[in-house]
Amino acid sequence: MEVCKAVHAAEDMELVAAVDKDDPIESLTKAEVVVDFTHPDVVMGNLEWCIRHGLHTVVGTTGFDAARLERVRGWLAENPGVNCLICPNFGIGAVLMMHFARLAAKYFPSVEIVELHHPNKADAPSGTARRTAELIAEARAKAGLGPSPDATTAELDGARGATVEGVRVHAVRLSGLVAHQEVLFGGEGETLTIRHDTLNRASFTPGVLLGIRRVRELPGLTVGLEHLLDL
Ligand SMILES: NC(=O)C1=CN([C@@H]2O[C@H](COP(=O)(O)OP(=O)(O)OC[C@H]3O[C@@H](n4cnc5c(N)ncnc54)[C@H](OP(=O)(O)O)[C@@H]3O)[C@@H](O)[C@H]2O)C=CC1
Ligand SMILES: O=C(O)C1=N[C@H](C(=O)O)C[C@H](O)C1
Repeated sequence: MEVCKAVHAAEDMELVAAVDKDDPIESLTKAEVVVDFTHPDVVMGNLEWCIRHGLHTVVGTTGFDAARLERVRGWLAENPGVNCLICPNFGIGAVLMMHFARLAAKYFPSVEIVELHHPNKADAPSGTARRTAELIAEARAKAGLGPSPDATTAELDGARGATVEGVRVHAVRLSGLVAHQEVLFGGEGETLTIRHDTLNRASFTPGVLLGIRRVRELPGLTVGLEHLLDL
């Protein structure tokens, strides 16, 4: 809804179709770029359909892992000239939070992520938390860091969160929240916390509009809005 409003208000764009769950997907063929904010259970079907119909896609829907991304790459390879931009988070502040976390990662032996969202969210951990963990894990591996120190030998199921690429991720679902994340780093006698708060859904729209404007020039699959920012 926020995306439709933003596209409608943008002077250089025309909203040619808005497809909800039970609407015919065929009306999307009128578009040059399709934006998907739906559900992790249906996004793959939507993407395959769009790519096979020659439509560029800008994707906010989460739930992507390496296997899903590989399938998208496969469809794109079969349809050269069609591009897809998948962004776990379109908020500029969130992209910066991930960037700063990646930069900090090599300096701290300990790291954990806490993501907090509204209770209507389908997937846990969030796409942003997954991506942050992947970026941190990459930086730690490059710096030769092993696992974060942790002496836990007895635990209730889930008490230490999920492990994404070796990084512990804790997911909170709470009424009143929108989307928030803290990346906690720990070292000798100090900690560093990087926190981002999404206060409303309009915050995602500048990033989505940027993606729509630029996806045509990004060949194949691009993951992350950071590729469009001069970081
Ligand atoms: N990358 C980013 O910056 C952001 C990503 N997200 C992600 O986007 C996804 C959607 O989140 P959110 O907008 O909060 O969810 P909402 O439930 O508010 O909106 C999703 C919409 O998609 C509709 N829908 C479901 N299935 C289909 C389908 N097959 N075809 C067309 N429409 C469909 C839903 O209809 P109905 O209500 O009838 O089920 C609903 O209107 C999630 O994965 C979320 O994590 C969210 C915000 C920012
Ligand atoms: O479901 C949401 O609301 C959000 N989903 C994305 C995610 O899973 O990271 C982005 C943002 O956190 C809002």
